[in-house]
Amino acid sequence: MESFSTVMVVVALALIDAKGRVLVQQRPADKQHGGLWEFPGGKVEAGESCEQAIVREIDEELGLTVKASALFPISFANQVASPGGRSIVLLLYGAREWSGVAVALEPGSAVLWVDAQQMLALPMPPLDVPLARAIIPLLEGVAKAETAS
Ligand SMILES: Nc1nc2c([nH]c(=O)n2[C@@H]2O[C@H](COP(=O)(O)OP(=O)(O)OP(=O)(O)O)[C@@H](O)[C@H]2O)c(=O)[nH]1
Repeated sequence: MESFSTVMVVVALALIDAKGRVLVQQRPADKQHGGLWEFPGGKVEAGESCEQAIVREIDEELGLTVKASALFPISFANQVASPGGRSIVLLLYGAREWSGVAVALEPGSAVLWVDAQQMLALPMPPLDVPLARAIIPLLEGVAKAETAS
């Protein structure tokens, strides 16, 4: 008998710019985790790969074009389901190359470019918090290289 996973896979993207800043997106007030800042992304739909889901979500939410070949894995975080509920695994990818200028296309959402310290000061949904810590070395590495050049 065929069985299906009860894990919901959610993908998110850390867009890292040449100054060592990352793009974060504020969730609309009327949604779950409303007003909190997260890495843009969303649920992987049936028939999609994780990379395809990111490319689609970044286009839909921010109007940016990112190539699947520019994506690299950073970390993941998961939430174990309550009895009868659905577990979530949030996979964080990174990208340093994209085209376009990010605009918050979803009504009620907003976007912000932040450095590591500014990112840590923002309220985030639970799974995004450990992922934010995981990208600090990436942001600081770029910022140091920028200062040295
Ligand atoms: N980024 C993030 N998402 C989380 C966390 N916990 C959690 O349940 N989620 C859920 O993971 C899903 C992320 O997918 P999404 O971004 O496409 O969801 P959405 O609510 O914006 O859109 P939807 O209208 O398609 O449901 C949401 O249902 C979100 O509430 C978390 O800690 N971080």
